[in-house]
Amino acid sequence: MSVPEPTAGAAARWFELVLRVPEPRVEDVCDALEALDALSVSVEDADADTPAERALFGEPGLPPPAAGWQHSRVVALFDTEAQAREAAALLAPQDFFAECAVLGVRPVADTDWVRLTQTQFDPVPITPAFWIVPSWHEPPAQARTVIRLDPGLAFGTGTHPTTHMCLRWIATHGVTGCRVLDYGCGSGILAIAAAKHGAAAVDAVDIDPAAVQATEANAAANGVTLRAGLPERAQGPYDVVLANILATPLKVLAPLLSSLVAPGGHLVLAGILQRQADELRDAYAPWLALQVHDALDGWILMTGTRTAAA
Ligand SMILES: C[S@@+](CC[C@H](N)C(=O)[O-])C[C@H]1O[C@@H](n2cnc3c(N)ncnc32)[C@H](O)[C@@H]1O
Repeated sequence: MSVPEPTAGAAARWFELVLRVPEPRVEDVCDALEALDALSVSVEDADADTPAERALFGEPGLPPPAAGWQHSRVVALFDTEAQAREAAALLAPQDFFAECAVLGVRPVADTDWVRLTQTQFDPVPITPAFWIVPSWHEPPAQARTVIRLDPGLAFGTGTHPTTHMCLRWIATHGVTGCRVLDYGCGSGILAIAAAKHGAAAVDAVDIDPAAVQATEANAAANGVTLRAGLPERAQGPYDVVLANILATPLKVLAPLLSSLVAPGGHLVLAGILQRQADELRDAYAPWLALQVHDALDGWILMTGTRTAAA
């Protein structure tokens, strides 16, 4: 089996071995590449952007309909061209490689990943006066309230429509003097926004300990005080409960989230697609009447006020 030559002239830092692998063989091939000292192995849809492409996405919160693509493009990164070609030569005679193909070995130029990442995150305006600004940018002149936040492991930079609508609600509805809970805090962006908009006390909880850590670090970087922890840390009643998760967990959490809202307090839910509005309304009906308050890019924000009797 012949392997095409690398592109001439590129300043190579690593070399990629690119393979086409049918679905039942992906695991064997990936294991073999790792045993052959590949620095990394990635698996992509080999039929992407062709008529044979098939979506693997399920409903939010549910598993995908199939475990893998019909054919995968497996890309293994090696330190040297010799290692990449040797791996191709060793794989070729293996039984499990019979229906696979070597698509090529090609050089990979070094990239300034930090710079590349930074160019993808610009300041995000939530209202004309409220901005989310990465640390490598100066805040715009018109910004009166600013959250400094860099992309990290935890979700929530302000660019996603669900986060954006929650931030817009905080800025326009107001939370001055309120006791606020951010349930599923991720980066802590909503909790920090609430603190910056005058909340009297803010709790932020998440099932992911990395999110709790990120929230604490981001709160400190923004000079705000909040209490972050795992979900059991949430102790109602709160004047405002914000939860940007997804429709399925939001439905499961309906009794808990509703019980955390003080009489007369507000529940603000995001992570809901437009077509899921009725399911959410039904799930929360025993405690409060949810309404669609905002919509952005196919996502909606639903809010409800807890009555004294509920
Ligand atoms: C979409 S992110 C939202 C992050 C941030 N609040 C925002 O608005 O950008 C959802 C977060 O909820 C957390 N989460 C998911 N299910 C949860 C649950 N049952 N209880 C608490 N947190 C949960 C996830 O770990 C994740 O950090």
